[in-house]
Amino acid sequence: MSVHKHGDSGPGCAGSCCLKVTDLGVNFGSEEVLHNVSFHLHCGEIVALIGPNGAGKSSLFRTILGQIPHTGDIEFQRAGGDRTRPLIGYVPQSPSFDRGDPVSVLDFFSAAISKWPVFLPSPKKLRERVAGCLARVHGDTLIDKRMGALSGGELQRVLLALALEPLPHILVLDEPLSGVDIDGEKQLLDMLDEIRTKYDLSILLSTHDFATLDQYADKVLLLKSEILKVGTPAEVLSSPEFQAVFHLDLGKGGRR
Ligand SMILES: Nc1ncnc2c1ncn2[C@@H]1O[C@H](COP(=O)(O)OP(=O)(O)OP(=O)(O)O)[C@@H](O)[C@H]1O
Repeated sequence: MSVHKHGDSGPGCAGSCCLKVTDLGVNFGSEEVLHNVSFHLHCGEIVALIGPNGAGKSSLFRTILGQIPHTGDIEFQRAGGDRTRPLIGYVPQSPSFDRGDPVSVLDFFSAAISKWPVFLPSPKKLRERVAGCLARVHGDTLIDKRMGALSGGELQRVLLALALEPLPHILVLDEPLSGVDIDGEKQLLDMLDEIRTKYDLSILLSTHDFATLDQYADKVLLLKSEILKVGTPAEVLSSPEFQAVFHLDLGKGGRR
């Protein structure tokens, strides 16, 4: 697929850089978790980050979010050369909710986007605002569902709607496909494609699901403390670096 898509409603950037990471390094105590990490994320692009457990994917996201001290540079560039920090929407690795939890999607959302106490009925305007946010992800019907009763795909949709309020410049999703069934996965991937096109935002996500990369990712970064390979899904998945990291014996032809 690998097409650079720009929508009508975003500022447009003529392909200029949105996020530029250069020579990034992160240590936790004496453990060097990331080193020499450099890559670019352009407007309207979906970049997938892959790597084994403990490769540093979540740490890289949290560093970009400004939560972890680092060496090297993280630069942002917005339309017109604006270098102020952009809004970053973040969908964390799926939190779990107690199946019996009485908190509804409306309660959860209201508490996150306003100071309205969860134990009071939401006023009409707040309900309308939440409904509008859920509509962005075609999740209008979820508003009165209990958080604990959502399927994996529905929960991801609610978290995605939350990350899109207010509309960010960059959307970061940590393993959005984990815990989502095949139908939910297809819906979520279609939605991400729709969102990046409609709102012209850049998407950076991590995944362990390699089979679907080709359907949505413009670029794939293979990470194991450092970036081992960058390219299209096909380039990365057929690379010796990928095979070595995931201990694949793919024979002479390099095919699975
Ligand atoms: N707050 C922290 N303090 C100390 N070490 C940490 C901290 N967060 C992560 N680490 C360590 O950093 C390394 C990278 O972890 P990270 O969660 O970034 O990997 P990951 O690629 O996201 O893994 P997974 O695919 O399993 O989610 C691991 O060795 C982990 O134990």
